[in-house]
Amino acid sequence: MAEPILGKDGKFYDLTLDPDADVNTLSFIAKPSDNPPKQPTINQEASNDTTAVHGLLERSMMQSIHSKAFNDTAGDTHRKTFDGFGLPEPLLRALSLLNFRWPSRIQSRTIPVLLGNPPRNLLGQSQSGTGKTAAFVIAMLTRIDVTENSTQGLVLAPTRELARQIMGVIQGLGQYMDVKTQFAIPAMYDRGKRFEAHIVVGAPGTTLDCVRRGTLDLGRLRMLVIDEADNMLDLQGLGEQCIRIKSTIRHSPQILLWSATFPQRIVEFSKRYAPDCLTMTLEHHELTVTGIKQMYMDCVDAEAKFGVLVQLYHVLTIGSSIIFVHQRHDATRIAERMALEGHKISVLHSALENGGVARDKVIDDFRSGRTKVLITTNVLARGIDVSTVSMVVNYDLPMDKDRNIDFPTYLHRIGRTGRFGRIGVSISFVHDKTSWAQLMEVSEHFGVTISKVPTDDIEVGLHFAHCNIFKVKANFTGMIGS
Ligand SMILES: Nc1ncnc2c1ncn2[C@@H]1O[C@H](COP(=O)(O)OP(=O)(O)OP(=O)(O)O)[C@@H](O)[C@H]1O
Repeated sequence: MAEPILGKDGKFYDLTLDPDADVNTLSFIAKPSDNPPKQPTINQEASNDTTAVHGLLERSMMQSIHSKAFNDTAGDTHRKTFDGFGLPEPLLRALSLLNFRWPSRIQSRTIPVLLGNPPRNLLGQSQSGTGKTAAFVIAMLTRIDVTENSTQGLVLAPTRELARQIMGVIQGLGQYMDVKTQFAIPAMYDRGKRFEAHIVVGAPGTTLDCVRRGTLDLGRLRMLVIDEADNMLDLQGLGEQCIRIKSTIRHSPQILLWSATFPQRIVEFSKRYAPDCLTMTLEHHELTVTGIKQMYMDCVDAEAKFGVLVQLYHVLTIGSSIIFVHQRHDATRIAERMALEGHKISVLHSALENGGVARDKVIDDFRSGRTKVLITTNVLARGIDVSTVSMVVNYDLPMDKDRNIDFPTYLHRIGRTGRFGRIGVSISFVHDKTSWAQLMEVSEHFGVTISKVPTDDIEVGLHFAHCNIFKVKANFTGMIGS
């Protein structure tokens, strides 16, 4: 059961999912709580502020949604606040400053386990946007000794954007500690210089290069984290690099592998990479985030997808949106055509000129809201956390190398919206029998309904898509304290 939440009237309510609601609509029933907390979780002034109440509702919604979605082999040690974990005071201060009041379920379950002695390896899985990054960053910051001048924490991530984002979390949570951090990603480190940081965040290739050159010494490493581990250990190149990095370490640091998806074949390999690891995994049907309303649009043919995107543009800019395509040149071409229609879309893919600098600018502009619609490839499918993203468009469905639908990537892509209990919409374009059948496979695979936005009357369809979202919010506002 989720934490009781405070209504506008100052009373506490328990929220449960409404079993009679349409499956496509998130609807909750609020009952006066039988077990209200002794201390109000927000003060009275804040409780009258609808933003604060919405924040609580969203958090509570996330907890309701995820409360059952966990297959935990490590015991059920649910903690109410971060205070109970025995974290260092500077870290608690940073959590408070960042307004991290309650740990998410994955955080509650993993942080105590990760801080136990002797250190245990872990394979941790939870739905997209549920706070896995903070879970491992909190554990890493607690484990390192800042009085010791050595690299004690290493985080490996598959993309530059994700590495930069993780570094932001480390620096945010470590802001009251004397922790030194450094990147091992292209154009973000000095090739000939020795690393002196306590924590290094790197791309596998660059990190391996630094270790081989002797500039990065992992001899005192305490914790190795592989984020998006199923992707990292699966891809030929990255997988091999991760293995090589580990093989250069003579001792046994604590190894943590994280992802929202862990296909079975990767689980087996992962367990060899992180021996005797505790596993916290999800079942198939638990993988989707209920706050993301999944929809599709039926386009007459492949070319018609562009026209539909043009009509969709004004909805894409209500919040922020990410459009996914299969190929880099399609991203560029679509953005250019949209510009001719008078619509601004920024492009991010791995072949952008000027390498990292251009990519950094695109993602930073998008994060800050200076740009609102971004077209990209799978390079941004995983991990990227921009809370304002309210819509994800699968212009092309994600395919694996055998041209079959790529289920994990579908899940990661749509997970760029609906972060940490927020609500979002994903729209997948289908344009022929094959793409239709593939989307049905997705629906069956994850056990979700993907409903149709009519393209014959697109305005009605979009209204429907967005109204459903607003309806959820309206339901909340109406229920609480009414
Ligand atoms: N305890 C917390 N309280 C409030 N916000 C939190 C808390 N933990 C994490 N968040 C926020 O939730 C968002 C999602 O977190 P994060 O990016 O770590 O999710 P994730 O599980 O790693 O997702 P993905 O699987 O997509 O990589 C971030 O904006 C983060 O700041």
